[in-house]
Amino acid sequence: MSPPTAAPARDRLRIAIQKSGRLAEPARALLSSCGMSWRESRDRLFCYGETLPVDLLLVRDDDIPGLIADGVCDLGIVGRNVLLEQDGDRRGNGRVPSFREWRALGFGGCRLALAVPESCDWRSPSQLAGRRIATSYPALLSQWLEREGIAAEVVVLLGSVEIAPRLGQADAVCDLVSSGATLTANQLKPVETLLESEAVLAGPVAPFDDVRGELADLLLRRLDGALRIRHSKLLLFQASRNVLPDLLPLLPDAEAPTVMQVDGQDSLALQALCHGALTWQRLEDLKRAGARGLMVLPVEGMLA
Ligand SMILES: Nc1ncnc2c1ncn2[C@@H]1O[C@H](COP(=O)(O)OP(=O)(O)OP(=O)(O)O)[C@@H](O)[C@H]1O
Ligand SMILES: O=P(O)(O)OC[C@H]1O[C@H](OP(=O)(O)OP(=O)(O)O)[C@H](O)[C@@H]1O
Ligand SMILES: [Mg+2]
Repeated sequence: MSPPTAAPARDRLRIAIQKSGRLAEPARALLSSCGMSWRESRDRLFCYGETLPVDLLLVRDDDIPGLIADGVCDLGIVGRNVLLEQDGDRRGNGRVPSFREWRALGFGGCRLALAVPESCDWRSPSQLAGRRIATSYPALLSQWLEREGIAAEVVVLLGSVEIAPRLGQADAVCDLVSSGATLTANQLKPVETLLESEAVLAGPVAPFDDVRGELADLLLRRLDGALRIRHSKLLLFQASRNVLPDLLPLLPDAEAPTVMQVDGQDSLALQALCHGALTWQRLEDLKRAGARGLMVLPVEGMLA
């Protein structure tokens, strides 16, 4: 066999995202909002970046940490639950950490929870000693059991974990929960939260030492801007100077408003970037406190 060839120099950034599933669309939408567009390959597995030298690889979410560890992809968007499970698994096998969370992305929220049958009189984790717990997250569960000082048997299942107690395969389960509907449908109740999860941008532990570093910095700057304004709105209104002390407390989530004088001494035009929800109720409260001509505008982009 010929000696292994040196990895070719990379002048494009490659990001792995989920091909289909819960994180696929929001991940793509977030990257699009950072000014990227792509040309898709015929097999829909690779997307060539057109506006920036940033390509996408469309894969199963479970493969994303490994692709980063092997240097096949530079970055990835994956649930924190998957990233930390694989990190725990690798550490357990004596391997050095090769990927980490770079940014929390604010979607794909869920939690990894321990659940027991509804009939169980739950008082403390010590009740799990000597019991069997079914999970698809053996590394995270084992870490938690170790922290709690509990010796329990971990039964690994790749799916349909919640059915295990009814089949007599386990006494408890440890799985992802978001609405809680799956637990309820299986007569289970959540009793402990092991991890709060959401989609994250994952990358290598060490920074890039070539042109990919500049591309990654550019991406992070745009991501931070996009995440900051995700729920933000620009609020415009007019008010008399004397009602300002009543109005400003109604805008606790606003950055320092811009205040402009419109006529004479009294009438002001205000502009405030609000990061919380601008509900009808809030607008009505502002109007009652003296705001006039209230207008809410979407924010398309922001660069600090
Ligand atoms: N209710 C939920 N159940 C499971 N995962 C959720 C939920 N809500 C959010 N997530 C997040 O979405 C991620 C992807 O979930 P999905 O069900 O699409 O994965 P999958 O079936 O393993 O997909 P793939 O085919 O890529 O392997 C999860 O790892 C988790 O971070
Ligand atoms: O709290 P809930 O809103 O009910 O969501 C939790 C369920 O969703 C996920 O399963 P999924 O639907 O992805 O099926 P799978 O595990 O069989 O892939 C997860 O494994 C739980 O079973
Ligand atoms: Mg998967």
